[in-house]
Amino acid sequence: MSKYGTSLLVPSVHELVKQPITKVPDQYLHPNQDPPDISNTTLPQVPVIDLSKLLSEDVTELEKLDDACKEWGFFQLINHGVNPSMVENVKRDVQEFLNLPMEKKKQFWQIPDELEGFGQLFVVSEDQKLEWADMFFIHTLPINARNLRLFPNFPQPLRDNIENYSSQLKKLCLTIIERMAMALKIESNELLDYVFEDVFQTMRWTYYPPCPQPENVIGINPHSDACALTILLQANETEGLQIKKDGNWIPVKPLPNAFVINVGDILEILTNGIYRSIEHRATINKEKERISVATFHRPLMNKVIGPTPSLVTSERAAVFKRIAVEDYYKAYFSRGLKGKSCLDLIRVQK
Ligand SMILES: O=C(O)CCC(=O)C(=O)O
Ligand SMILES: [Fe+2]
Repeated sequence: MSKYGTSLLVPSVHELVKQPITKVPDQYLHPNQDPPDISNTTLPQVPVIDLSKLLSEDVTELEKLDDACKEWGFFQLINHGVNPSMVENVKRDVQEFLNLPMEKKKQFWQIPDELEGFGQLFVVSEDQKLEWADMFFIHTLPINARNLRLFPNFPQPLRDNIENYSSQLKKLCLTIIERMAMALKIESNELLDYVFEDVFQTMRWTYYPPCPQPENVIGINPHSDACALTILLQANETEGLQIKKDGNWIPVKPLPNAFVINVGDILEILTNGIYRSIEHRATINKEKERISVATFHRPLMNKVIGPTPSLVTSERAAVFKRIAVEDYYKAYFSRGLKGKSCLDLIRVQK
């Protein structure tokens, strides 16, 4: 397995909030954040796409998908076909895992130079401001990419449920990408076979503790995802995800039994900038914890990606240069999370 990044080890925020705190430690203070847009009560909401309609070749729904990927880079997916009781089990088991006593969690903590495990990602310097969250990061597919220090040591129900969830989400990801190719009027092979003959899947389970000064901390810094497609499951009731749309931060209100899906940088590259990855962030609640389960899908590291030929035309020149997935990830993980700036590194200068 190639190594594509490291992150400095940091203490647990979950442990920090076990003692009552009135003042946030300096290292977690992020003053001067853009507040969300609350000026307008009729804020547009992330589009809702019905997968069962897409699968029955509903043309209007396909246009909605196309529009969502162009204008929003985000949508909620309903009637997605993933077994609801299995999803409930994943929510329950992940919550339990993130709430294990520290003594147990230590066994799953990051070790130097490894991204997988409990901790934070994108910590690239000792004096950098930290996020108000503990996350657990793990490679889930292909099976030979699983970390033998972590995966086999999961409590048994979690291991079985994640195994099942991971394979169902891979299938769902391929179905969505196939429908995106239809919406783009290109051969599905252009996105699927070439890039996705073997998907690399990772998961990030994040525990966002409450904070007495939520406006001065951040759960995840503004970023776009490096991968091709993210499938996000909100594991409890607390909201916190916000996406940047036309310069405003818009809160996403997850629907019950829906997934929040977003386009990542790699899909933006492959579609020659037609489908867009969108900047998003996670905010913190004053009283309530929040838990999310993000599943990322990308091509294998040795693939070279670039705008797919049929989307490069005389009217629309290539917007991005070609790059090996591995080089993109190395750049992404070494820069710290900074909006969409990593894509600019490979943008063709006009
Ligand atoms: O927790 C969330 O809602 C967002 C997580 C996220 O953006 C990520 O893991 O990339
Ligand atoms: Fe993200």
